[in-house]
Amino acid sequence: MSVRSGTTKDKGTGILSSTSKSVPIRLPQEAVSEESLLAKDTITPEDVLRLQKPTQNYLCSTDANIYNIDFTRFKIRDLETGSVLFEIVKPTTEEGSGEDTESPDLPPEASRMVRYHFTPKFLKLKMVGATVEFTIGPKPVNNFRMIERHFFRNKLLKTFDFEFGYCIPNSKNTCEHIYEFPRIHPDMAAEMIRSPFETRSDSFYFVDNRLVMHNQAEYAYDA
Ligand SMILES: CCCCCCCCCCCCCC(=O)O
Repeated sequence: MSVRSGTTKDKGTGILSSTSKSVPIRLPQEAVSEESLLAKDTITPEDVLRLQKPTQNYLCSTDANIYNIDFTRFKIRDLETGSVLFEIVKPTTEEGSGEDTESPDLPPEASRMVRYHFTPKFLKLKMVGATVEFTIGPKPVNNFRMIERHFFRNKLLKTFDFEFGYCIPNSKNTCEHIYEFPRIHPDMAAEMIRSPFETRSDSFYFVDNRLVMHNQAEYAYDA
């Protein structure tokens, strides 16, 4: 099982936590194919910003996460009402089998894809906060950044770019990312509601401008 990502710095405890808004993005002009990126040794933020559609494959292997970044909690709330729309917490070792809590029956790939069921009203929201908690291993993590791209079919709805910055070795980190929704035309919203899981996102995680994790998500507005 995996949950998804983010930073305020409390230097006394080594625990990081914060609220961050996506930074404005200038998209590079020239398109790039997923296939050409798969042939590269190192994938950068500029590379993924040139993709014109959601990915079919993961652009890095799970082994690329050499920092042992592990998402342990993820919550989405509507910032207007405060209501929680989704929440998942990774069980601790004590709550689990007593062994490693990753299921032995599931390949590591299984934790890289999530399917969300939201209500149709989700598409009318203006801003949601996504609180993410993650731990990292013994290596310091510099310039940690997530670029997340949301598409309906092959149309880009919005790109979000969140900077986590530096994370202390062996730290637990918490951050709420603020997602400002794009304007979605009512006709398109209706089509999205009629088309479960054709709205998709790619979450690309970078350390020092190198791709270290890639997760995908699909959305249905049928709850
Ligand atoms: C329809 C466009 C909406 C864009 C904002 C969506 C906010 C959803 C935040 C959740 C993203 C989770 C991604 C993931 O689990 O990999």
